[in-house]
Amino acid sequence: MRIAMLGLGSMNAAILSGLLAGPVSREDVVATTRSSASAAARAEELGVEVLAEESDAEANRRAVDGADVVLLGVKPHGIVTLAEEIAASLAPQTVVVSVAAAVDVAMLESALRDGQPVIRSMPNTPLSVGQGVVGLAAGTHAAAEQVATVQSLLSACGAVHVVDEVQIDALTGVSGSGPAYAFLLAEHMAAGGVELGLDPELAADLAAATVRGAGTMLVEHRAAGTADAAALRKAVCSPNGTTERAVDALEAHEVPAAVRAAVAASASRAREMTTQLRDEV
Ligand SMILES: NC(=O)c1ccc[n+]([C@@H]2O[C@H](COP(=O)([O-])OP(=O)(O)OC[C@H]3O[C@@H](n4cnc5c(N)ncnc54)[C@H](O)[C@@H]3O)[C@@H](O)[C@H]2O)c1
Ligand code: PRO
Repeated sequence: MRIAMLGLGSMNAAILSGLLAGPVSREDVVATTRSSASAAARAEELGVEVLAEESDAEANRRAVDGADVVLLGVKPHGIVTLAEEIAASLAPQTVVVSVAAAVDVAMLESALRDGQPVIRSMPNTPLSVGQGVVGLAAGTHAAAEQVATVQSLLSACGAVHVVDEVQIDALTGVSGSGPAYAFLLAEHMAAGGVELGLDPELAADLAAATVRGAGTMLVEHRAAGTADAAALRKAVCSPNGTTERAVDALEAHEVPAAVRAAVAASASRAREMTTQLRDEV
């Protein structure tokens, strides 16, 4: 399968790292970036061909030539222009997958030729280590087998959920933006340890391994149907022990409500961005 990745920034590079550790060969990928410097750096880092728009105005059109799947990975404001730029160079059966927040299927389809298969996705950066999450929403012209092909491709580096497009903003609030919440938690667990006298490196190691271990444990128990997040949390809390006091402190500082507010704020910002992007089109 030939894959073109247009815009090889944080997100597309994370996906590509995950794919290259799995079933995808370097020879089957061509990517693009804006600047020649970032193209050279990404080519060196990932070992794939990377074309730079700065030095080759045809870079994106050349990259999609012969591609089975094209991943659009530029910022939301650049997606429609990029889709319009490559529209005439796409084969009719090439599946165009956008990873952008807020850019809806209607905007993508109207920028491409009539009938072009489109999938709107919402990935997250842990795809880079094979533990990501992706939401996929099929466009009007994406056949079930094309959605299944993209689902199977991305399943090599994470859990892929096919959802209705109306759910994508909520999914963004949970799993698209979610790694940032987990990293923030790890940052402040470590900082709390340092305030109590731990060496900073040790505190960061303890926090990172704890977040990873808790995440792995939660995924495994849910898969086995043996426990959910609340049950695992309660199992750490000995009656009148240390964790109970810690969780009381989290509740006193309204951390549960703050986390829900963060999920809602991400989804709400996605809706706001969609409105702004529609006004621009
Ligand atoms: N970062 C995340 O965690 C994350 C998660 C989910 C979705 N996304 C989505 O991914 C998209 C990219 O975000 P990012 O964080 O990777 O941004 P980024 O700035 O790291 O990457 C954008 C890339 O696009 C390239 N680019 C810009 N214009 C180009 C053009 N015309 N042709 C070729 N390349 C071009 C830039 O050189 C850069 O490499 C956004 O739409 C965002 O909504 C990001
Ligand atoms: N990062 C992108 C943003 O912050 C989309 C979800 C994760 O907009």
